[in-house]
Amino acid sequence: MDDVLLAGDSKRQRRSGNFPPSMWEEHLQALLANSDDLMNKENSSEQEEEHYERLKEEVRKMLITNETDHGDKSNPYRQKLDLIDTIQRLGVAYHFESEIEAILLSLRMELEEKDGGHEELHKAALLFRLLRQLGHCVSCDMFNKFKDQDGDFKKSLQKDVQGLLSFYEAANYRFHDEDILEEAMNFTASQLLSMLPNLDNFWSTKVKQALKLPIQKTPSRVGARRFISLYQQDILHNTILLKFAKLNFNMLQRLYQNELSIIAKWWKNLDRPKKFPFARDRMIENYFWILAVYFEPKYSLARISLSQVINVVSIVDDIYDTYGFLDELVLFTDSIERWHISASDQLPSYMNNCYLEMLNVYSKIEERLSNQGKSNQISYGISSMKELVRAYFEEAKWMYSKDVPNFEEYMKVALMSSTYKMLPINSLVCMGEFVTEATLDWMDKTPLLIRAASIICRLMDDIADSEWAKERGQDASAVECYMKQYGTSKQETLIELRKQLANAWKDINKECFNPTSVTPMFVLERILNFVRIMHLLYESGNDAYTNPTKEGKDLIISILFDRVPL
Ligand SMILES: CC(C)=CCC/C(C)=C/COP(=O)(O)OP(=O)(O)O
Repeated sequence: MDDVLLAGDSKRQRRSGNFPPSMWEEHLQALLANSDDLMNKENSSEQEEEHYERLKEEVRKMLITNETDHGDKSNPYRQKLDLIDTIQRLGVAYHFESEIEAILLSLRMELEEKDGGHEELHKAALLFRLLRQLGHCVSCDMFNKFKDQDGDFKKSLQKDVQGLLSFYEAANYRFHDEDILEEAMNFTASQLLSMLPNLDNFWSTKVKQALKLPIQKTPSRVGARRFISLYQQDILHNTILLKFAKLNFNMLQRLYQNELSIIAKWWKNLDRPKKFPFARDRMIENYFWILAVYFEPKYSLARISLSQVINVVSIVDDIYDTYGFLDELVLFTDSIERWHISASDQLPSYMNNCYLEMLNVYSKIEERLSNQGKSNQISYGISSMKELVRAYFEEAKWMYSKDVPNFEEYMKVALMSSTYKMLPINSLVCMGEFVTEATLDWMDKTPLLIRAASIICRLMDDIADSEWAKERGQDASAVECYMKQYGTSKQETLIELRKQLANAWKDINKECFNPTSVTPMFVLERILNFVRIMHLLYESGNDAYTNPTKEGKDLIISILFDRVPL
């Protein structure tokens, strides 16, 4: 159908997002040019493969025997904890999950026998964090012994940079009402900051990185890339472990480039410049986003499918937020509700193109799922897409009516439109064989974990976008709605919203605790990963998705394109 006829008024103007262009033209061309080469070439030679496998088995041996040359030899218990931490931070723990789990459980039993935990802060905090990371029950009472009679943290801790840093990382895993960890957060952060001028280069880099981005908030590949460089500077580093981590990083990078070349071909055929020139071109950023959700090789197909989903969602978002007229959006929403090729007839051509792409992406996923006997799961993905566009449509109505709803009314819709229910559900759908319907049912009911993730996504996005979205004609955002309802200044509003963000993180920590058969750790972790990438890209207060920066580009290059020097 013709746009102008539908509009009924040839003069009406479409809004423009004035989005910055893609920063990746060169990389995209190279991926397309090399795609056959990338696909046909083996990842590595047989010899390299053998070397890699040998190193992996040596690392496994280090884990399961008592003898390692990793860290402090006089203290085997601490040595083992440090080894597990290092393996995790180098991004290779996914090879040794069962070994790590078994060791941590035995260390936990030891901790319980010790009644009150360890004397050394680093050891106590590290064990606490490693256990919480895996969802195991461990109480923060073990830190009471680090307080003096006045209830303050002991003076002696003030010189212990390693202990303070470990305590700081552990405190990032705190739940609501864990007062000692709340105090620890402030205490450790301020002590570490004040120590910075007196630390050597190695420790000062370690501390600065942690204060900027604690482990709990770091996506795996970003953490691994940074830690590989840092670990190399550690005079106590284990050469086998370091070599294995570097090879592993580069091997995964090659896999990611293969995946990217498949997505790049799809994206090129989709022909955004002609069919959707109004939409943001963020193919590489979207892949990076999804890579943060799952980096493991076994989720390769899931990564490709979900990257296609997020690219389509991004175009749909731009249709609702900027390009579409309200009467067109009524039709678009209706067609998506009907979810059938016959429902495309009523749409203007640009919407029709988008609609067909959407159906196409989902039918490809369904085809793949049916090979795994999981085709039923596609209905969860589709119904979450419908829920998302219902929310987009509500927001479009607010925009056209210039309505600023009250904060609660706004948040009800904006949590859905954040995409942080839709994308996590789709991330599981795309995982196919690994996920059960019971898990999808659980997520469909919007549990607290999804709510908290959506709060973080929505508030961070709105804080970053508040001025800029206004220029696009969007008045309703969490900041504006809160100010209007409570009569607060912008500064007071931001303080309040940041409190809500901190609370949502505590909900995330609590909900990732105690996994069950319906909500196993690998599922909970996906949602945590969605939150981590949001935090990484939006923490600076800039919407790094809509307005990409050089810093963001360099980060992506370091993960996806630059090999780690061996
Ligand atoms: C498609 C992606 C990357 C989804 C993740 C959510 C997100 C932060 C989108 C940014 O777009 P936006 O600022 O335009 O979002 P909104 O329109 O919801 O405010």
